[in-house]
Formats: sequence, C-alpha cells, structure tokens
Amino acid sequence: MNAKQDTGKPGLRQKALAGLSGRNLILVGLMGAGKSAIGKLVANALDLPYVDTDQEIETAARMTISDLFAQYGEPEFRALETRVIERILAEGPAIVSTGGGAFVNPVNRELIARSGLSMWLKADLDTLWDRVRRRQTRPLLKTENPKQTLKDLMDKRYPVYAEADVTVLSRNVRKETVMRDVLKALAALDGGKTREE
Ligand SMILES: Nc1ncnc2c1ncn2[C@@H]1O[C@H](COP(=O)(O)OP(=O)(O)OP(=O)(O)O)[C@@H](O)[C@H]1O
Ligand SMILES: O=C(O)C1=C[C@@H](O)[C@@H](O)[C@H](O)C1
Ligand SMILES: [Mg+2]
Repeated sequence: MNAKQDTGKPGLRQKALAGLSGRNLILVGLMGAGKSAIGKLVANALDLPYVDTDQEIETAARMTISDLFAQYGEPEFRALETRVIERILAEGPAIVSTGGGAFVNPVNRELIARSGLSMWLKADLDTLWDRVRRRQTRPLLKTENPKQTLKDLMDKRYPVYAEADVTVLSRNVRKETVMRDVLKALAALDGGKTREE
C-alpha cells in the first residue's frame, strides 16, 4: 500500500488538495506540537514537497540551532529565520513546518498570510512536555525548570497561534491519526476559517 492510499477514506487526499488549492501549508505551534513529524506525513500523503524552516536555517548557517543561539544570539537567529521563511514560501507550494517562534513575529505572519494557509497544531502542556523532555536540542528549554518555561511560552504564544487560519488538535494519539485530522481540516475548507478544537 503506498502513502497516497494510506489517508484512510478514498478521496480525502483530493479533497484536501482542493482545500489547499495550490497554496503553501504552514504548520505553526509550540515545540513538540508535531510540526515536523506531522508535516512530513502530510507532505507524503499529499505528494507535496516538505520543508522544515529549522532544518533550512541549520543548512544555511552550517551549524545547529543550539550553536547559532550560543554563538550569535536569538536576534540573529530570528533574522535568519525570516529570510529563510521568505525564500521557502516563494519556492512553494510545499508543506512547511516552522520553528516554534516563527509565527510570533508579525513580519513572518504577514509573509505566511500572503502565500499560504497557516495551521496551528495545538497541544496541551503535558503532551508537549512528554514529547520534548528527552531532547536537549531546544535552546529555549535549557532553563532550571523547562516545563515551567514551556508553560510560560504557551501563555504568551497561544493567543498569537490562535490567529492561524486553521487549528487542529495535536492529540496524544498516533501520528497518522493527527495527519488525517489535518487532511480533514483541509478538505473542510470552503474559503473561510476552520476550527477543530
Ligand atoms: N501525535 C503524536 N504522537 C506521538 N508522538 C508525536 C506526535 N506528534 C509528534 N510526536 C513526537 O513528538 C516529538 C516532537 O515532535 P516534533 O519534533 O514534530 O515537534 P515540532 O513541533 O516540530 O517541534 P519544534 O518546534 O521543536 O521543531 C517527536 O519525537 C515526534 O515524533
Ligand atoms: O519556540 C521557539 O522559539 C523555537 C523552536 C524551535 O523550533 C527552534 O526554531 C528554536 O529552538 C526556537
Ligand atoms: Mg520541528
């Protein structure tokens, strides 16, 4: 069985593509929301290119995001992030997973609004924490109490993520299930905003 048949109901892929109508799909949300994991599955299911802004930044800078933060600081990272997002969106359509802070910058939000559909993968604190606690790759979580830091970021960022065109719950279920929820949300698009909360 190939990936295109793996979307469950026949026709879901076509309907999702119709909802997306040739635009970029930009996944936003906090660290651990599944932007990268779900983004890859969605790209595979829709047979569209997949691009991860964090990965593109690392390639452009020839260093890891942790090293970028340590050597040049967050402002330099954010400037590079905006340049990378602008380029990726211009090269689309693609499924684009963004870094957790990308959508917080109004310049990035404007770029995203102009060239694609934004989708917030929303998860609760315990789900996010479960997913990120074992990895040391996220510089913003290198604090005394990383779970509290994650909570503070949620409080600050969730009102901004809520500005995304579509919201899909990144539930504590199989990734394939969340991927199908994404396709269903795309398929349900009729030019207006969709909330799946
Ligand atoms: N629905 C899910 N069920 C189980 N595990 C998941 C699910 N979604 C994501 N994960 C796992 O959670 C971890 C974090 O996910 P991922 O790296 O995709 O998050 P992200 O939103 O891209 O985070 P970041 O902003 O740090 O890049 C990964 O190990 C991923 O496999
Ligand atoms: O939430 C954030 O601000 C970040 C999330 C990661 O994806 C990386 O983009 C970086 O570690 C910053
Ligand atoms: Mg990611």
